[in-house]
Amino acid sequence: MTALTRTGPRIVRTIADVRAAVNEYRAAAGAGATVGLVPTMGYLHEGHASLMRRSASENGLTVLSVFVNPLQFGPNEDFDRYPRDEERDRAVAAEAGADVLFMPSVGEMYPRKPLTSVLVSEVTSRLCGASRPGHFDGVGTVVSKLFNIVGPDRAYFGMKDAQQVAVVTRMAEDLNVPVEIVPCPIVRDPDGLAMSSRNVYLTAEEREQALVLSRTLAQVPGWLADDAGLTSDLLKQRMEQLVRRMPLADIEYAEVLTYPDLLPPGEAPLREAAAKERLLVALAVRFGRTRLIDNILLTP
Ligand SMILES: Nc1ncnc2c1ncn2[C@@H]1O[C@H](COP(=O)(O)OP(=O)(O)OP(=O)(O)O)[C@@H](O)[C@H]1O
Ligand SMILES: CC(C)(CO)[C@@H](O)C(=O)[O-]
Ligand code: BAL
Repeated sequence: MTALTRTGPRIVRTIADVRAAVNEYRAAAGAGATVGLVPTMGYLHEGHASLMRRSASENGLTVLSVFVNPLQFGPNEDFDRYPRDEERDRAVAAEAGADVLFMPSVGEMYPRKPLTSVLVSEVTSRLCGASRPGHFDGVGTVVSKLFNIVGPDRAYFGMKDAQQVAVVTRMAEDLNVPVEIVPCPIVRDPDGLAMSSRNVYLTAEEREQALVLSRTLAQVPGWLADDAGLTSDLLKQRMEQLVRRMPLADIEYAEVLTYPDLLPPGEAPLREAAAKERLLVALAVRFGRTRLIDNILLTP
């Protein structure tokens, strides 16, 4: 599909057309065919581009989906004002090497109110699952639909949404979906802010103060190294203290959990847990109406 990439991705808006594009590629490529899927909600940035580039380097065909999924937004969340820009998405997708750009309407994805939902338990009980009730039911459902529609060999997800990676990986395993979930590193602006479509909502003052997320997380490995007695509770308190120095910051959570099971690491000093298994240190902070998340994964 390199010829398509040179002129930009093929835009498809229906499930039938994306299936036809994938089938056409598989028929032409034969036994060695590999399809990568990059699910997004659009308003693409370098974080999304890194997922597409990775997919393009590992697969013969890369399908990018752009769909703002109403099922994963709560009633008071930003579904209506979520940034949308099709021209920008086409340009980023072309530059990053996507072959097929699937941009369905809400009616195409949900012609009827779905009576079926894909619910992943336990790993959804904390972090964003706790603060956004129903969010991961919407994610599980739409990602399952995308897997069924595209039939990818690999699917690429950013670790900025670390809980989403844990949820989707477990869902695919539990339901025997024949797809490899590929977690990809967080892409940041030069000053450290994790890239996010929602960063566009921030005022200049909020954006400056939002640097507290990445700056706080960057201190965690040093705190662990310097303080043998640092417990999970103490670490959370330290993070909250730093974030609270920003007058516009409203903390939703400051957490440390095992990864990918997302369980509390216990009361013992964190160094013991960190020596044995991966720990996710995660923050969700609101600046005005904008909710930002960031995390680091500590690996033994
Ligand atoms: N900075 C980033 N680095 C790496 N991957 C990212 C980054 N931002 C988003 N992604 C990944 O891109 C995919 C699509 O995410 P999405 O379209 O929701 O973008 P977003 O920028 O996270 O938007 P939002 O502002 O809604 O959180 C997800 O797998 C997400 O983790
Ligand atoms: C995976 C996803 C595209 C499902 O709507 C969304 O949750 C996102 O953008 O991370
Ligand atoms: N990247 C996560 C999608 C959401 O916030 O709904």
